[in-house]
Amino acid sequence: MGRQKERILIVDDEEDICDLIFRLLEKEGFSPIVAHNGFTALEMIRLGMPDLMITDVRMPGMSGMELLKQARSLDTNLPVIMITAWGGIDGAVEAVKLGAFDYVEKPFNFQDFLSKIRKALEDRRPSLAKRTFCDENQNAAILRLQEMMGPSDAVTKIVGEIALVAPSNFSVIIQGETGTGKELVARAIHDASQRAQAQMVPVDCGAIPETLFESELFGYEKGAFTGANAAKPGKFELAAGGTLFLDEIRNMPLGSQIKLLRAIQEKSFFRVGGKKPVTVDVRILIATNEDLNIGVRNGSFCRDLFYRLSEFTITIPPLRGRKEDILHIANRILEATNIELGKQVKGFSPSASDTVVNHAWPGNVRELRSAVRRAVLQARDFIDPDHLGLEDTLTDGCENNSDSMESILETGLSFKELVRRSTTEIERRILEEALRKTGGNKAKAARLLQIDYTTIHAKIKQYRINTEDN
Ligand SMILES: Nc1ncnc2c1ncn2[C@@H]1O[C@H](COP(=O)(O)OP(=O)(O)OP(=O)(O)O)[C@@H](O)[C@H]1O
Repeated sequence: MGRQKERILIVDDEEDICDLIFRLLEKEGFSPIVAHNGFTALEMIRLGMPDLMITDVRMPGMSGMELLKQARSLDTNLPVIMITAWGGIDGAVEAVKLGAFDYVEKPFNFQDFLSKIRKALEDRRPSLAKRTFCDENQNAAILRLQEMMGPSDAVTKIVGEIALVAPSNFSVIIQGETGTGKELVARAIHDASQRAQAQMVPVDCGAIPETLFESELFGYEKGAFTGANAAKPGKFELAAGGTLFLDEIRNMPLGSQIKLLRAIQEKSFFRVGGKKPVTVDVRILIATNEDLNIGVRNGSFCRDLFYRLSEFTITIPPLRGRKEDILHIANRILEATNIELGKQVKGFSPSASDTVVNHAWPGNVRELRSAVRRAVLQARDFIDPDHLGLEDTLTDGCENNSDSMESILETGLSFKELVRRSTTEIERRILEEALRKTGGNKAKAARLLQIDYTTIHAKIKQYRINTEDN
């Protein structure tokens, strides 16, 4: 095992500066993390992520001074280095009085900057020595996830939640639209946990009929039923010491849900045809496209199972709600596809970037991935909007011609999901049109559509439609 990398939090609203310091620190063998505002930084400190913080004094919202005060009250041992504008010595003196370890002036002298960082970390070292191998693993897994999912505050929040919950044995519900990366998040929780050395076993709950549920999950003994020529362990046993990832749990038949609940509660089960109970230590992660509360309310999801599973919930917002991540992910997919296809596509033209950022991505990253891969295949130097082939997908048209149907199928969504998405899209457009007709007056729009005010208000919020008062 090599030297443990110190985690250095860079806080600055200017992305270029963050980028510059990030690259410098990475090159010097540190493990940098970034927050673009004080609130996100405090969240990371609350989770015990950084060993040192570097923050600009001047930032919109929470100033560097305010951040310093609050950070020191959360972690009195956290060394803080302030970045001040050239000649901003008064602020620097005040910062040191407030407990900052030191300050650097812009423009940086990098050697001086690095030696201050190293000195500050010396102070912190005794607490670093206590860190376990597991912390190293955890750090690597969650940083990898942030790099994959993007720089938005929503992703930073998810990463913080993973850091918090991964070391525990809590069951976690991972909720998000199809293609948002729920399996990726589950994988990061597993990799960042003490169970990382054992397996994470995925189970597609919707794909197992109720009659096969027990044998798939709990295994069977030889002769348990016709065709059981040899004993076979189930998914629970395969995940022993590790994690069982139950994907699309909403599609699990009710009868199977009850059997699952019993196994979780009793921490043991019988193989089909088995006489002895099998006890295994398994952590359970769940993915769902829909709020499980809805299933509980309409009786299609077992209430007790829901209570047992919902120890912690992570919600992944859809791509269209975190536009900062879209180009980041698109560029990563572009680079990977370049390597796969032996091409050298340089990037997205300005109009293609606009198209990518403004598309609604109903199939989320899965759809983005298909579009970018298709575009890289066709492009020479830069990707143009035509290469993406997005004109006819669900955002821009639900016309019933064969071309648009072809691109709808390329979203990779199931039939059920496609129908739901199309209905949702039509609903959104009707609302937009009604609001346009009534000059944005929600009460009038509600009357026009013959729905009540609470419903229209909720739908406007759900679809994030811009009206003057929201
Ligand atoms: N940030 C990302 N960068 C690159 N590829 C990604 C990213 N997130 C997800 N993907 C890819 O998108 C596809 C969907 O991801 P994943 O299966 O994790 O989503 P999901 O939310 O579990 O979807 P579903 O609800 O349909 O099961 C996978 O092929 C995955 O590799």
